[in-house]
Amino acid sequence: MIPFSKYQGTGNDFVLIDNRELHISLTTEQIAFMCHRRFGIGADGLMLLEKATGFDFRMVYFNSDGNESTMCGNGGRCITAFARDLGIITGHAHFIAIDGAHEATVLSDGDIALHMNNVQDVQHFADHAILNTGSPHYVEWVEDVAAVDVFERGKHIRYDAAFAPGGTNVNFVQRDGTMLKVRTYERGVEDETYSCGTGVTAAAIAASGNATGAFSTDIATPGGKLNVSFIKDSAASATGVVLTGPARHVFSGHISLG
Ligand SMILES: N[C@H](CCC[C@H](N)C(=O)O)C(=O)O
Repeated sequence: MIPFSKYQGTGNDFVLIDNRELHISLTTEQIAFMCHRRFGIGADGLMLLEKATGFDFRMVYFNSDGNESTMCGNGGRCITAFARDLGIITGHAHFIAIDGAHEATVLSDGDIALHMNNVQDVQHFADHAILNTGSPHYVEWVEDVAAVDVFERGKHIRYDAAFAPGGTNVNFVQRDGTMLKVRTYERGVEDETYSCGTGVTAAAIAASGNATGAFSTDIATPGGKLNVSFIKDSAASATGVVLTGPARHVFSGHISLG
């Protein structure tokens, strides 16, 4: 039996395993089973929290298809909450993930502010933008995000030859005053998720267009509200990128993989 905890950040949900002493390695099939919403625990992804010299912990992220993937923003907040609940940290985490080192702060209201890596090479086009915020994102501007067939249109772009072989996550973004409304088709989940942390980060940076300076953008997702703040040094680059939002423990338990 393997102990796990379930966390969610604006409805993007994850299985978390404290692997510091367990030292388990899971197969693609085992991870996909644990994430399965009928036969398993049910989640968009799974994370292993591991020891890492010079850091509070290492974050190893897998999508629900069972494959290891790139940075997960909602997951970064959730693993920070997990580390707090395990007593590894109190108010601040310094951890290592696939895209490098991250800092995270537990705020007084329980939300978590996650420092994302700097973003370069933002590509702006008439109806979309392409950028990498720790994971690859396609950001499309739409008039009414509620009317978008996110599954069909997202799948079509995600598998477009232009993004082969790795594919991309796909975000549909509606400007609503100073806010953004975002819905996301996630690579490796192969469906719409309730929110995507690296996705809303991409949407906020893309929405700043060619402007430079300091930005703080509120984003509404089907799973709740997030904030992304950053400094644009040029049309194509951002630093000081911080994704702030909730990270909630849902339940803990044990699962048999036998
Ligand atoms: N599905 C993404 C990784 C997780 C991203 C998302 N859950 C987030 O919060 O950033 C990918 O394979 O690129």
